[in-house]
Amino acid sequence: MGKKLFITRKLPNEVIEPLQAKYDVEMWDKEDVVIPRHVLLEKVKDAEGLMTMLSEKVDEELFQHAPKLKVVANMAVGYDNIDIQAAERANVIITNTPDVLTESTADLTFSLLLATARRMIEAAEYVKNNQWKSWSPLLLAGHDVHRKTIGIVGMGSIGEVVAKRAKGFDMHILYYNRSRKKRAEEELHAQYVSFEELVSQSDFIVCLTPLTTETKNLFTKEVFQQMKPSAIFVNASRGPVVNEDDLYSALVEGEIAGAGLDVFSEEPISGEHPLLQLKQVVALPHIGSATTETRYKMMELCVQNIDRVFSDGTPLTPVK
Ligand SMILES: NC(=O)c1ccc[n+]([C@@H]2O[C@H](COP(=O)([O-])OP(=O)(O)OC[C@H]3O[C@@H](n4cnc5c(N)ncnc54)[C@H](O)[C@@H]3O)[C@@H](O)[C@H]2O)c1
Ligand SMILES: O=C(O)[C@H](O)CO
Repeated sequence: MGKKLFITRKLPNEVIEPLQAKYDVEMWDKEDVVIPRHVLLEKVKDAEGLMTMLSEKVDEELFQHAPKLKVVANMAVGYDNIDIQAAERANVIITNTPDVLTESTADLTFSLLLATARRMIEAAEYVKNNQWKSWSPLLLAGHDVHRKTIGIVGMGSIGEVVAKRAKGFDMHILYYNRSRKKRAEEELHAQYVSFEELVSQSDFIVCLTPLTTETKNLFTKEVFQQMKPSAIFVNASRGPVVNEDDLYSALVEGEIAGAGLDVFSEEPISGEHPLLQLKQVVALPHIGSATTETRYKMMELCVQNIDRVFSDGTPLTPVK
């Protein structure tokens, strides 16, 4: 019997075939249902490799249930669902899926900015609901994007590509990051500013940081109050970087003009959530990287990472 691998979501056959040829592979059999925790803890008991989605919590408890585990390949670039210190203690290698999803996620992030600014979802529903009576001067008028100021919080791989998209719209680019990004400054004329300057000067504030103890609750009431009343906030990082109650108040009080959200504190967010009742909110179901091409690349990278850990111990994209 080969090494046992467990995959926490049903994946297409052609993706797992290379693993099946070498390992004893078992998969949770649902595509759109998260594996119950107790089932996961049972399944990892004799697993040496695990492929997870961002919906699975990989923590001390899981490692204690998985004494043979050598590698966890997370199908996401973000790994806030994984306790990295606990993995180190358990001597388990963690891998993620950087780079392969950068362009697709940047495309979606910039589309979300455009959709929110130009009220595209509201306008499409207006037509479908048979509300359109005539062309009129200010019908569904939104905000211009071209030549406005975009402020990118978290100028990493995706942030830089969003900045590239913004340059095509002749936008003035501000950024705030843990460190200066010389390339973005030279090639895109992005200007490094403090977080406070960024939020107060930008027309569009786009968050693309990882979720960490530092970025949790980064956007609070005080921060929204510093923004322009015409500002649009876009979040494509992780829900908990924002205090959603504060965001709701800022939108209702008119402290900011709109929000484009691909991620939420609780996913899936309930359709009854107050934020979703606001017409100035465009909400998407965490689809930043969701193109068929990119999702296949992410799955294939996970497969390669697991295989390389067992063949020569050199995963392509280990979390450092
Ligand atoms: N919506 C989606 O579907 C989707 C898709 C991909 C990634 N993401 C999220 O986007 C994040 C970024 O992805 P990436 O590939 O660009 O990662 P990355 O590591 O290349 O970039 C993250 C950037 O954030 C900066 N940063 C970290 N902590 C910071 C802080 N406290 N203040 C300011 N800057 C800080 C880092 O210096 C880095 O430049 C992921 O961690 C993930 O949470 C979401
Ligand atoms: O972190 C990630 O990769 C996304 O949230 C899913 O692609």
